[in-house]
Amino acid sequence: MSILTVQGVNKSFAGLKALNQVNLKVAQGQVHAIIGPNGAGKSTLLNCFVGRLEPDTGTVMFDGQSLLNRRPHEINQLGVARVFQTPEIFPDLSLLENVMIPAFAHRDGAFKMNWLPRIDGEAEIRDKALHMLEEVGLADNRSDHAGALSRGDKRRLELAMCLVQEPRLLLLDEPTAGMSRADTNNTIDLLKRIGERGITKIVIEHDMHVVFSLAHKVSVMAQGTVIAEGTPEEIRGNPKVQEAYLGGAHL
Ligand SMILES: Nc1ncnc2c1ncn2[C@@H]1O[C@H](COP(=O)(O)OP(=O)(O)OP(=O)(O)O)[C@@H](O)[C@H]1O
Repeated sequence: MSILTVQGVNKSFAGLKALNQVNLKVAQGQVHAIIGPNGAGKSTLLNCFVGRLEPDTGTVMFDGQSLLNRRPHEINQLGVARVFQTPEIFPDLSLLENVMIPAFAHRDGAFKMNWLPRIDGEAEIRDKALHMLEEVGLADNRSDHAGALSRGDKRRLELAMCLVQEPRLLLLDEPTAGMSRADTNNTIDLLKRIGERGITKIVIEHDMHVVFSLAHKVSVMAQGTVIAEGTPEEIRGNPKVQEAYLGGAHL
């Protein structure tokens, strides 16, 4: 059963067709990778799932509900969370506060920064946030300022900030970009562990080691359209895909 269904999505920017009749079905509980060369339209497509962009035409259905014409926080409330290319954290706050804020927002539908002094008294939210930090391996650093973390740890923190909202669909935009090989492998292990909770994941990724380690299914985009789809093995041997990558250097 598919949890996300995209049909006939088009999006142009001043005459440039960034998305051209995109169709996509993402199966419940699976890791679905979207790959393709620079400028293929991957981030534009993801932006259409989270209310950052509206397609010109087409439909995006999540678990029977349209994601179009909704504000980002409404989509979040429906159970869709996104990890960004550059982690969106609060650098001057502690790790624990960083995770407590989205936990609050999830429970109450909003969070205002002037509520911050009150959050210490919220034992239940504090426990939940601490548990998430434990899951991503950052509990020992709970009192540190988030701005002081390494790039890899910032991404772990952002993952904890997403997971505490109990998403049903997690969108990961290049989750290992700029990481060392060791951090990349730790992130792959972490994402595999998260997979055990049955959360559906869409991963945009350039690193084929990550794609082939995690994905059940791969969609390949080029010039705004999906040119191939299949298991990682099927994609690896697909001549159209090799061609899109100019000789298959990435594969
Ligand atoms: N806000 C925008 N305004 C104008 N053009 C845009 C905008 N966003 C994206 N584009 C263009 O749309 C096309 C698709 O871009 P997009 O960022 O979605 O590609 P991508 O596959 O995510 O690339 P990358 O792998 O480099 O991140 C590109 O030609 C890009 O320049």
